Amino acid sequence: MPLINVIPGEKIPVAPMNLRLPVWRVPGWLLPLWWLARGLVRLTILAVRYWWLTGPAVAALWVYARYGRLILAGVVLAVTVACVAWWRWHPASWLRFGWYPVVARWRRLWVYRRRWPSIMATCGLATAFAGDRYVPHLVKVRCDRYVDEVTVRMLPGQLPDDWARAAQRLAYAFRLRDGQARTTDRPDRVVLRFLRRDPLAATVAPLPVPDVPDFTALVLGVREDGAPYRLRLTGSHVLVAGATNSGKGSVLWSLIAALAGGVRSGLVELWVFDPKGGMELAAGLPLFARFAYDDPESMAGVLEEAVKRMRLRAARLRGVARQHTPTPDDPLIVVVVDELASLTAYISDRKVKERIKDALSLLLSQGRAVGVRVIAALQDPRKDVLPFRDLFPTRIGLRLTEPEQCDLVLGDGARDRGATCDQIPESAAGVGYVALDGVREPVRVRFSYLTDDHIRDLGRTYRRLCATDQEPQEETA
Ligand SMILES: Nc1ncnc2c1ncn2[C@@H]1O[C@H](COP(=O)(O)OP(=O)(O)OP(=O)(O)O)[C@@H](O)[C@H]1O
Repeated sequence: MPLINVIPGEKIPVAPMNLRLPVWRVPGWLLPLWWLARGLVRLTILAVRYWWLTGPAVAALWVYARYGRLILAGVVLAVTVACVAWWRWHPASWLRFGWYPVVARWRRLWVYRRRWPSIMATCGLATAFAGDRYVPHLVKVRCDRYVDEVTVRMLPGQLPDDWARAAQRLAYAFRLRDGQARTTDRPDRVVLRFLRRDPLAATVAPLPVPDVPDFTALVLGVREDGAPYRLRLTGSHVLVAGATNSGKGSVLWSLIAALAGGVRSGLVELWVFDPKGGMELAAGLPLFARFAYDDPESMAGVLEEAVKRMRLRAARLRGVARQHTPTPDDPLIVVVVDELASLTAYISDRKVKERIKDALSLLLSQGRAVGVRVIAALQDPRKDVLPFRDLFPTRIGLRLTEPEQCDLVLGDGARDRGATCDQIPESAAGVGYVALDGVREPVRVRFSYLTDDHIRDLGRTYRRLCATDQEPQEETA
């Protein structure tokens, strides 16, 4: 029954020439003829499949035969000049419709097609059935400046997760840097994204500060595809985890800078906790409504004050609105904590520790609807110092020291889906993966980097100006 038990993949013949005992007696002279005919058919199929190579080659041969080599050189020159003119006139359309499609076809043939069956087999993505071997079908390749996107039709029995687990191995097999697998809207397909060049290699300069922050899309850096990375703060708390010098400070400062316009107009109040003695964040003092550092007891007090504000607001909004809308009279309260573990784990006074934990849990579990957001940075993402992870809908993993930490921070299976935070090099400070609740694949991002001068400048330009303003309070012992 030939239409049943058909595997929709590419069938690999067991041997290139599969000679079976002839049923009829075939005269010997007919065999070469048969091979010749079969070879011709295969050549024709190849010529049609690779028309973009054979077409110009045949046209060039025809011009050469008909008009000679001078005319051929003239035609080649004219085509080259036309391409250069297109590129100079409109580079974006030239790259999109002219250059990248050619690169994609070439890479499909030379990089992927050539070694496809062997790499699929060695990476464990081929299968065997009824004595035949099958490899997944390579559907198409798309290229841009940095990335190759390879669309593949999976074999029956495969899941996108199988491809996500193999993506890194595939990338190295094709001699590329980094690989990720993404689902598509078709359940039989998966898209592999291989990095040719790192678009995030260069430091991202401070971004323009909007006068009115868009809380649904705060621009904090650049994504791998070159687009700006926009963080949705509406309805979300943000957790940032990273080893020492991984650039946690640059994430916090990028966020503070994106909110600075709102600080000046009174739309945003920053309540900042710097338990490491105020070294990291003190430079932005003029922007902060509260600044607490060093002494755990005073930090517990400020956190409890935030809880009180949250409760009063919740009581006021009950029955009036389901979501808080920030105004200068009723601003968005953004609680920024550098080194969360210093508040939740490393405090020796158990009573104060419990007070801090209780206040943080309340802010995290009840603050979202009433306009209180928590942005917390963390160096050591072990479970015992991270009891609140699931209360942070947005999680950012910068460079981490161990593979297991990727899943601890970003959620189970994040590393398999491509968030290889442990492989971010030390030279790439400020590069990380962002996991969003409800979004399957993590996004790789480089956050903007603000120097001390930029931060001082930010403080001078966007210091709090609203009528109810008081000088920032320093909470000390
Ligand atoms: N986004 C960035 N782009 C380029 N370089 C960066 C970026 N962020 C940080 N760096 C570099 O890395 C260094 C350490 O950054 P940062 O202090 O923000 O790290 P951290 O994770 O907060 O460190 P710690 O855990 O010690 O507080 C900076 O001095 C800077 O040179």
